[in-house]
Amino acid sequence: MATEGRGKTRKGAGKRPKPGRRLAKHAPQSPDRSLVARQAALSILDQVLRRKRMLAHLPQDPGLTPPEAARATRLSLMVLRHLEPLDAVIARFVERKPQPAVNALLRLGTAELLIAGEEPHGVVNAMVALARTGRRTERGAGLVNAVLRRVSEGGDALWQGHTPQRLPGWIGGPIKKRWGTEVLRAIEAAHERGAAIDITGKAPDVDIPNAKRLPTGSLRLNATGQVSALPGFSAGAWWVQDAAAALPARLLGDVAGQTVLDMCAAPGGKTLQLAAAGAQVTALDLSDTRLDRLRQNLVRTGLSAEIVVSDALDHHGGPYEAILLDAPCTASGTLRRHPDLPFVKSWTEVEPLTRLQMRLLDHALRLLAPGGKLVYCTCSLLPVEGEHQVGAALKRHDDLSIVPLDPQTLGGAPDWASPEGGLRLRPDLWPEHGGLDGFYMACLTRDASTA
Ligand SMILES: C[S@@+](CC[C@H](N)C(=O)[O-])C[C@H]1O[C@@H](n2cnc3c(N)ncnc32)[C@H](O)[C@@H]1O
Repeated sequence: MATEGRGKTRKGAGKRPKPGRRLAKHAPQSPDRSLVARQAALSILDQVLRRKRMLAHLPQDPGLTPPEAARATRLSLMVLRHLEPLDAVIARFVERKPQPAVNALLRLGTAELLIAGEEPHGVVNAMVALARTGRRTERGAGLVNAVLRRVSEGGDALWQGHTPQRLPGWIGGPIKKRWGTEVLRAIEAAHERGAAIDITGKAPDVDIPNAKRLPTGSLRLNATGQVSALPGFSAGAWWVQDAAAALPARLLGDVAGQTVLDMCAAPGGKTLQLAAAGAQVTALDLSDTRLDRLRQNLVRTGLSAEIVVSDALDHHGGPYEAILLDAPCTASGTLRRHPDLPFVKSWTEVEPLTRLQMRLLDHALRLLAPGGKLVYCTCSLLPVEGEHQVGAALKRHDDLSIVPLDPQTLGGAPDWASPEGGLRLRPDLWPEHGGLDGFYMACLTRDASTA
């Protein structure tokens, strides 16, 4: 294992390039727009890895154009999604682990060379130019030049057969315990592949050119680009929602005319589904800021819902004919889209979250009309946030039962069925369609005779 230090190339890696071949010779003068997105990507990586901040919570950099901001995000996510395999390549060419700021340049450059397949000359020049502009990296410019040249010479062979980024133990451990090592590795490989953009239509027959219709009804876009520029967005005909996240609302069945509480509603994809299905929705959430996204989407889609800003545990409305509890969770099912999450969150969050999930589930049952349906779901891969919560709730409440679900009636696959009657979705399942986020969902009902 490489040790911390200023960094030194392995024998040969730092050979002085022949005069005239020095790739960084014509390094552009700062400020240079071609370096701006890369500099911003390095800053995002620093915020995530050192300051433990989620990318989604970082403020927009006002100095970036929208395409530059999009590129910075794309580059930083590419590095985070492959951090360990990138470090393994770099370790072949250095004697000691370089200091963090230099290492960040090497990670970004290696990712651009081996994963994005960028033109080597441009990548090496850019990284060396960036190294020269930084106080902490200035002295590492030669190392950056030498290592990245070696990486570009090594090409695809350096990347073939690499081991995908491993999950941290607090996520990987429970997965291995429940489904075994093979499934754990398959999930890690699915995380590496990333995720397409899925769309839910206000009407079931909504269409977008070049989008694929999934058997569950969602549309899947494999192209990248500005989603809001696609036909139907401004008219409010659809919204972005992972195919897995689009299922819980459907488990409530026909909700037209029913009073439905969306108990942890923001930013509101499921509220929009319920409202589009004709329910009288109360959309409640603790976060007014997150509810703003829902307010905007309601205006855009012309749908309506009553919005309540409150702690769900303090809400005493109802009784409701149906309740959707999309409980706060580790979000460990969304790593395909959020590879920054394992570097920011930790096992310390699991216990408080599972306690809150249990309290929210019990409170939801108090607000549910007898005979009503309650869907409990979390975008988590941890059984303690899914199967275990539902199993424990069934033990705590005599009048509660599970409505067994057949995934095939939803367009899903038989292996989504969980033994207790819920649905367990994992990123490694449904490979023929490109996978889906990790999610757990179950439909519960209270005995109609209990008043
Ligand atoms: C998984 S997200 C919900 C996603 C949402 N259902 C959707 O489809 O867009 C969980 C939400 O729970 C909210 N939350 C957390 N604790 C809460 C509480 N005690 N009461 C109400 N909402 C809470 C968070 O603000 C967050 O918006």
